[in-house]
Amino acid sequence: MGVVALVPAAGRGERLGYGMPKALVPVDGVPLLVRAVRGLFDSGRVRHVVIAAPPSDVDIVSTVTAPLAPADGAVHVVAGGAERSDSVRLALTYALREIPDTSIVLVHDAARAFTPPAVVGAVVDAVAAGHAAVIPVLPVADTVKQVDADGVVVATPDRAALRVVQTPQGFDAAVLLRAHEVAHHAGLGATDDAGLVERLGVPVVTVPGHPDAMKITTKFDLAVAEALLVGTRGAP
Ligand SMILES: Nc1ccn([C@@H]2O[C@H](COP(=O)(O)OP(=O)(O)OP(=O)(O)O)[C@@H](O)[C@H]2O)c(=O)n1
Ligand SMILES: C[C@](O)(CO)[C@H](O)COP(=O)(O)O
Repeated sequence: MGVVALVPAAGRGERLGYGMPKALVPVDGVPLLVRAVRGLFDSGRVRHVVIAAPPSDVDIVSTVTAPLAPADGAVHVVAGGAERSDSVRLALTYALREIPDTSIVLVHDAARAFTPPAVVGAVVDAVAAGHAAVIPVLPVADTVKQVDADGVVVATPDRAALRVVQTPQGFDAAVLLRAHEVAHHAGLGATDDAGLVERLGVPVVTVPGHPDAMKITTKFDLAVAEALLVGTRGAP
């Protein structure tokens, strides 16, 4: 059972506004991407990681992440694409071509840098148990409204049936490839890989996520991540 993690990390981080690709933004001196890749390897379930890097940063990303791999694995770096789905497709194509026995594929945002390794393990276990698509989720804490184009409320969904979606998302490799191929040929982009698999009619199952797997999108999120780190090691 070959588990390969794809890490889309080629985003510009415009909402964060740090002046560099978000994956390279340091938290306590360690880039988000390094933290995300370390978490994947720390799960003990991943041997190979394929990073889709900002095209101009492939060399620096390779240098910084190569030492993170275990002795029996490796970090591979490819140039990412214009949209997240392009980056995932490029990394997936590379993995299936270059890494033997790739049967289970995880897709994990570099921006979810603090995901506990136990969440990675739970996703891998569920795919290995026979589920073709697995996503970590959290319950919704707030009331959610559906609104029309004018912002007028049209419905109040039952939040007991709603979940917030995280990564890593885990897939049977052949199913994920088919989902991306179909979407690409149809000209469909999507930021959520499980959404592409849903379009194939393949069931997507859930496992518990974790609050620490939050996606760092804004300055507020970065401040929360920094506070989390201080909480982990104790305030000075
Ligand atoms: N063309 C892209 C766009 C996004 N991503 C990656 O997809 C993940 C989720 O994207 P998001 O958090 O929205 O990151 P950005 O696209 O960088 O954010 P922004 O929209 O603020 O620029 C990130 O790890 C990001 O690097 C990617 O690999 N390739
Ligand atoms: C995959 C994802 O992280 C699940 O929550 C999310 O869909 C990424 O979306 P974004 O628009 O690229 O932030």
